[in-house]
Amino acid sequence: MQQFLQSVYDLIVETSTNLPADVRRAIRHARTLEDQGTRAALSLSTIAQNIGMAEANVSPICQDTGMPTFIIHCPVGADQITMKRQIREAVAQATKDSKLRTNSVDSLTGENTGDNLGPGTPVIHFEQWERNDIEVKLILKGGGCENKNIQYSLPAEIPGLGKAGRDLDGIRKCVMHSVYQAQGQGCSAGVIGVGIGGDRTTGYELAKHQLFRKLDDVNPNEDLRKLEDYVMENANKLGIGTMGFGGQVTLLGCKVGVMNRLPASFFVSVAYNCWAYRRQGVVLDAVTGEIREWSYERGSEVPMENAALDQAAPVEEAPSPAIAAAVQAEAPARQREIVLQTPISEEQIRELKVGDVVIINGTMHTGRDALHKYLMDHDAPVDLSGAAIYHCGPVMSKDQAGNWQVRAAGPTTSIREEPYQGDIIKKFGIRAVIGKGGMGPKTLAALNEHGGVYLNAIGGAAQYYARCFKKVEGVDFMEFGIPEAMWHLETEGFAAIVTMDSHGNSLHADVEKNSLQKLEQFKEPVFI
Ligand SMILES: O=C(O)C[C@H](O)C(=O)O
Ligand code: SF4
Repeated sequence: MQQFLQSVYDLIVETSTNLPADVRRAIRHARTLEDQGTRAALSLSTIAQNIGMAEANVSPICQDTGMPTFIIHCPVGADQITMKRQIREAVAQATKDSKLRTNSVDSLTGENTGDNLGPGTPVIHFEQWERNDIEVKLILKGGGCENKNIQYSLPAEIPGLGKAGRDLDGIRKCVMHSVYQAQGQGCSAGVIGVGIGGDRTTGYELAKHQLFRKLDDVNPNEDLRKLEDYVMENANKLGIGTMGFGGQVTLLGCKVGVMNRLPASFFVSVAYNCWAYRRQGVVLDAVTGEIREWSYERGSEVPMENAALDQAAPVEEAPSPAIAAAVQAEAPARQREIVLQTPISEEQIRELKVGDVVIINGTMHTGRDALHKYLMDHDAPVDLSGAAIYHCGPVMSKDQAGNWQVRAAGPTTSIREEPYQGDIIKKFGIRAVIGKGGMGPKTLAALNEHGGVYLNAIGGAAQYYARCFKKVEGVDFMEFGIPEAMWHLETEGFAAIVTMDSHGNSLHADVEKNSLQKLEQFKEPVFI
């Protein structure tokens, strides 16, 4: 088993940096379904470009490299203790090499262990089998989409869909609702794994295990096959679309499994995975530990370029005109591209409307959960008047000269900062909040009152955005850990779309309202 550690390391790198072929095909297909020029088409083209960049740079597709979860099948007698130790070593090494973000945080103190090792991380499951080789499968599922997992207990009253009983039709309602409630916050278009039955724990586990299925497989259980097909067809009519911008494609896959339950319980558990659907596996020689084959067709076989579609968005060169063209086609009357240099004035902000594209140059500051909580009752270490604050927990490392470099830096889900954001905007005079998934009424009111704007960046596009950060000007609060620290970044050409403006408009509120209306058309029984 000399090669075991190296093989697991290679698996981690592949999973984090190279999206498998079945997922790439689903995203390619999604691109053909969206009308060119819409925000959804533009987002998918950015996503496609990001996938290509991650592969070429051998760098994380998304900065949130998730909870490393390993499922190992091995022959009777295989040394599980050594395998476990080597998996942990491989995780620590991959973290050191910036292939994984430092993602293991003490739940009580908030301290980051810095190497992805700690109580409960990584997750390692062993299972024996009768074959004489070893299979190691890995999924890297990020926190934003994990937060959109949901568990239903039937019977229930489902918002928009009414009564859901303990039958296939009740299950159908839960699954449709699960897609609706995620909106764009789990970086749609997503893939859902559904677990029917079990207890609360095994139900979720079953749901997550469904995410190891191939996107193009066919469920051998006829009822479940029908349910999967139904959900794929109809959830895509909810109009949530990529990143919750509206559009034809909300779901890339739906996989349902079933297990027995207790007479008193009936759980339907849903594991929501973002488009950055990172799972891969290797079959190893049980004697040497060498990789014999990959469990999923590798991404390199399916390039992400699409000549016809890329033409409409020549992002390689200059993302901004492409975005501008895209928005123009959707809302010709309002299309504008505005370049802003930080610090930004109130006048400049008041000019902006939902749908505008903003290109930010100048200094940008990252800040997420720990910083927002801190700023509520402390001063900021730098002047934030007119500032742009970026909800982002980047992957950072030092180059040979000892300077910090941004390795991956997409947005995080902004709604977590809803309790703080409005107060912080007003207290410090912030003008632009950048993140993904949108924010709520309190923030919208503060944007209106103070003169601020919310900009939605494309979730998961961590390589795409990393290249906009030309230099690290400084960092505060390293004690919060790398993702939570406040990074001051010299920025050039950071493009994002205004989805909440200073006049009370919110694209997120509109899409949520419209999709609830659309959900209501699925109230009538289908499986009886
Ligand atoms: O933690 C992050 O960087 C992002 C997170 O996965 C999210 O989707 O909000
Ligand atoms: S930021 Fe989006 S793409 Fe990345 S892990 Fe979170 S949900 Fe997934």
